[in-house]
Amino acid sequence: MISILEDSKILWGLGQVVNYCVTRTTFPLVVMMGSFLLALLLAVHYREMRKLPPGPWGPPVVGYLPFLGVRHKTFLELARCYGALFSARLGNQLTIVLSDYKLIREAFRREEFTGRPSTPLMHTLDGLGIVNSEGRLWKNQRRFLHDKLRDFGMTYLGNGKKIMEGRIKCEVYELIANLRRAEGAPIDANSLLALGVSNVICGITMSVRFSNGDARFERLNNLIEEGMRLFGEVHYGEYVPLYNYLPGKAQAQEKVAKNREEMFAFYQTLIDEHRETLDVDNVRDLIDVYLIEIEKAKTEGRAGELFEGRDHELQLKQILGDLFSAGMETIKSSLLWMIVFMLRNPEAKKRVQEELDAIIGRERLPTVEDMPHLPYTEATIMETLRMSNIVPLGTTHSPTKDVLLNGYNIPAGCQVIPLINCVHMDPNLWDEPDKFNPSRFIEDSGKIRRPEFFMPFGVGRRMCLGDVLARMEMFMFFSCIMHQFDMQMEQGAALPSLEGTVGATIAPKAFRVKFSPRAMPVAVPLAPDHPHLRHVGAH
Ligand code: HEM
Repeated sequence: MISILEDSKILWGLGQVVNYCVTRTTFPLVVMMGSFLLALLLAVHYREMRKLPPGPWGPPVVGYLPFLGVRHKTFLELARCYGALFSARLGNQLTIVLSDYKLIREAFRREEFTGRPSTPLMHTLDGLGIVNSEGRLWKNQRRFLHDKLRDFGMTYLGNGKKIMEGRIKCEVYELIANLRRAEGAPIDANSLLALGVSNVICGITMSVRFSNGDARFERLNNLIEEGMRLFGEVHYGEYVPLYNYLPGKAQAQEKVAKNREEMFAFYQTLIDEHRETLDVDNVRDLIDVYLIEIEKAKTEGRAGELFEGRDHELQLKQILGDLFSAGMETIKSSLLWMIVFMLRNPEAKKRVQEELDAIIGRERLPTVEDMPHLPYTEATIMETLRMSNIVPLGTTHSPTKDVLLNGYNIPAGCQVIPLINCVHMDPNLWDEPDKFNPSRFIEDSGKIRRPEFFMPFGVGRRMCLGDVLARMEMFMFFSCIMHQFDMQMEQGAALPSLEGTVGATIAPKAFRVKFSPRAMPVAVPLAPDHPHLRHVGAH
């Protein structure tokens, strides 16, 4: 009886409040809420009409953008809630996220998924190069680069791999010598690794080799690092173009373009030098290959068709920029993660070193030929790639026409993102995915196991173009460091965090480590000189 009485009092009170609200001060609020509900209803209707995958909704105009936070982490939570295929409107961009490996494979093997989204950033890059181009330009350039880079040794077949191994070896020797110079004192290995890895890609593409401490190299690296930070700053502008007109953001856009100009000026000097010294019977690098192709097209009267009519030298410069940024940051970050995981997992570190000592011995350094005989070392590299997920969202794709996937409509022009970190940490695919366990990649027979849900290089038609080089390079750098040095933290220092810094890749936060020489160090010759390499900077 008492409770009924109290309930009726409460109801009466609530009625008064609602009455007051609707009729007086909060009327605008009610109108706003009404409009929001209406927009939500329209949005649900729109989604059903277009048969889009399910997903969260946000307010009109901005959509789910204000709740995005760290993209790969938020997408992971949304995938757990909405399933393997979900959609979200981020500003003016419809985004579709795939987190099931079979769906990712099914989508990315299809021609229609080879497009790239049209965003302000893509416009800054003019759709040139290889990473951001699409259509015929991308298709022809991908085939061309694939063949030419194979000629420079990016292959496991035949003698080609010897050429590449020679280049990598030269940088590994230099790194070992530089690490020895530190005499076991704690150092941040970031810049030494950046130097070695950059020299490999710069050697192949433009016959340039930088020396330690070279100001030009530091400037180039700063430009890349700043570029990544600036992309982060104007990131929202990808979804809400008006954002780029806010105070400070327009300047950031301008700085992106200015930095690109400075990088291009550096490439232009090299292109001019190459043109002056070009010898068609003695091809030195990728710049030579392109210059010969351009000349050939001119002589055959098809200069206008080459690169789909785009400016020849701009295309070459964007290719150099793409390969430098795609081939440098990724490998450097992966090597840093390998060091982090070794410091955090001393048992695994010991097993790698035991395997190296047993198979290689202490009198020589590992080579690419040794790779199949060092399964635990290779598995450790693979386990690092799985757990560090340096490119957790791959590169965004965009369907070139409306496509049906899993019964849903994926409209032309939307953004399609593969959630690689979700696949790599899925407990239904991996036993205890949070545990660092290289053995999961080794079969009972002792051979390497490569499950189809292991996809650090992406899959399908736009899969990484440098995976062969990346695997060779990571193996050579990692196995030689592990063979020659023991790594420890400074006394009392905390282990490096597994929480990385999110940029174009996810890189470990800065840390210092001691590289103590192991017993019987192998003498490393001074970097063997490649006849065409042009040394930049002082030793
Ligand atoms: C650990 C090292 C590396 C990782 C984890 C990695 C990963 C990836 C991923 C996930 C993609 C996107 C695939 C997609 O769009 O679906 C990609 C694309 C690409 N990568 Fe790598 N990559 C690495 C090293 C390299 C190296 C060394 C090169 C240089 C030769 C390179 C060149 C490229 C290029 C050119 C593309 C664009 C391909 C296209 O759009 O058709 N990558 N990479």
